[in-house]
Order: sequence, then structure tokens, then C-alpha cells
Amino acid sequence: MSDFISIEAIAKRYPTRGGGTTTIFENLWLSMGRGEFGCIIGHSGCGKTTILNVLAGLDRPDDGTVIVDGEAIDGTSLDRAVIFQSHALFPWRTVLGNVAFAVSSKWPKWNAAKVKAHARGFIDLVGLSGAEAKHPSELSGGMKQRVGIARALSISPKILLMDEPFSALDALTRGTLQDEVRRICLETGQTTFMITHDVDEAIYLADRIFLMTNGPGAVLAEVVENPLPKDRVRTDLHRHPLYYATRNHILDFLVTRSKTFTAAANGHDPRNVPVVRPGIGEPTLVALAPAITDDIARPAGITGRHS
Ligand SMILES: Nc1ncnc2c1ncn2[C@@H]1O[C@H](COP(=O)(O)OP(=O)(O)OP(=O)(O)O)[C@@H](O)[C@H]1O
Repeated sequence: MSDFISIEAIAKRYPTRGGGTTTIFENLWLSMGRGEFGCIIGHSGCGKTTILNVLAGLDRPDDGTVIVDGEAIDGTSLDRAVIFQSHALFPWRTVLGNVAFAVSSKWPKWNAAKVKAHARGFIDLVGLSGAEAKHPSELSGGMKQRVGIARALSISPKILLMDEPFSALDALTRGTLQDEVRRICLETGQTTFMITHDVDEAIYLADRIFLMTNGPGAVLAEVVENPLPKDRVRTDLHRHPLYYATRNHILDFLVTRSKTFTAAANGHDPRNVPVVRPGIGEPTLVALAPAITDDIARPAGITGRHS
């Protein structure tokens, strides 16, 4: 897969009170292909939001560079839309006004009718038709997040960046919005980078899951290729024969390897991070699942290198 997003040797450091320096991460490499959905997982403080902010152009790395679609990132751009956990809507604007504002910022030459028609299309896409005239104060948390998604997608961003977008929502709304986002991303081929702490959310949404070790000095230790089929359904995830293998692999990382991983001991090459595809390793499970093909029944193993 060609590198649509290429994070190259980035580092982030902060001065400490004692006059020293804390290195959040350094020499971090990560790449994604066009149309790919990537999730990054790691414990609090490892630098996930920092990486997302660097991708958004909201923060600058101390070293390294980030290339998106062949161009180095230099500040924010309407090519990159961000959805935060908090909705960040303009409270004085209606639903239509919030989305239309983004549309007219991206295409300032469009007349009002064209802007509104375009904005309405995305309000419809996220299931908010009929709520165009409401203000954010009249909306539920889930509806506000839908407006945020409509606003982000309405400007046809090259990449969609999401920082725990569903974590403040109740389970039912979270599930519905995960379904919506997955449907839209599959339909539109939207390249998406998302931070989550929810392993199931990552397995449902992501094509690949980036595993970060604990900070400071965090490293991208491994890239997990999602072995579940593209047409997976959220409510049936747990029935898929590879679901638990994938879930356990990621949880094992979070519970132990994220803390014990040392780059030197693991021969870690930040430019060539292992890409792992979980499979069914327990012979008894294979025996109980005769319909599993050789292809998906192979044990967990390294399938390639990530650079
Ligand atoms: N302005 C700052 N000055 C000093 N340290 C900072 C600053 N901003 C972030 N940090 C530190 O950088 C580290 C990475 O922060 P970041 O928000 O990227 O982590 P995260 O993995 O997204 O965490 P969480 O999951 O809790 O959101 C943290 O230890 C944080 O304290």
C-alpha cells in the first residue's frame, strides 16, 4: 500500500522543571495508505494526541516531518479535519450554520444556496435531517457529535482525524455512531486516523491498529492487521472465529508488553515495525471450527514489516 500519510522520524520533547528534557517519543515512523482506517492504542500519556495534533498541524514535532499526499504538513489545513471528544461547535450557530460555515471556509466562492445544499447533504448523511435549525444547546451529546462528523466530512478532507470521538457517549449512541462512521468511511473511501482506548471499537473500525508502548520514550511497537472481514457487523463481532484472537493479542500488549517492551531488547527498528496478523493458535479451537479456511486458521504471526 502506498504511503498516503507518512510520519517520518518525528520526536516530541518537553522541558522539565529541573532544567532537563522529557522525551515523549522520538524517531517515530508510521505510514498509512489512502482510504485506510487506522486506530492508535496505548496507555494514557504515551503521546497519541500529540501524534494526532502533529498530523492536524496543530502541533509541530521537534524533529522529523509528516507528509500527506506528497506534501509536508506546515500548519493546519482544511485538507485535514479533526473531530474531538468535545464537540467544539459554535453555540450561536444552528446545525446547518455550523456545517455551512465549514463548507464556505473551504469553498469561499460558492454562493449561499450551493453552500447550504452541500451542507444539507452531509447533515442528511449523518441522520440529522429535520434538525437543521436547532442550536447545539437543543441537541443530545450524540447529535452534537453527528454535527461534528457532518462538519468534518463536508469539507472532503484528505484525512479525518478523530480523538476519542465517542468516549463521552452512552453505549447505545456510541454503537450507532460507530456504525455510521464505518458506513460513511467505507462508502466514501475516507482515510481516517483515530485514537481510542476501546479495543472493541478499534477491532470494529480499523483496518490496522497501531500499538504504542508506555511513555515517556514511547515507541510504536507493533502494527496489528485486522484479520476480520471487511463486511463485519458490530453486533456479531464476538462470533467471528478470529475476534478473540485479535482482542486477546491487543489486550496482552496493553496489559504487559506495553510496559515491559524495551526497544533494545526487542531489536526494535522504528522504520520497520512488525506487522502482525492475529490468527487462531489453539488447535482445539481449529478443530471446533471446521469451516475455517487455512488462510484464516494460521497462528498469529508476523506477516510483513511496516515502514
Ligand atoms: N505542553 C506540555 N508540556 C509538557 N508536557 C506535555 C505538554 N503537552 C503534553 N505533555 C505531555 O506529553 C505526554 C503525551 O501527551 P498526550 O496527550 O499526547 O498523551 P495521550 O497518549 O494522548 O494521553 P491520553 O490517552 O491521556 O489522552 C504526556 O505525558 C503529557 O503530560
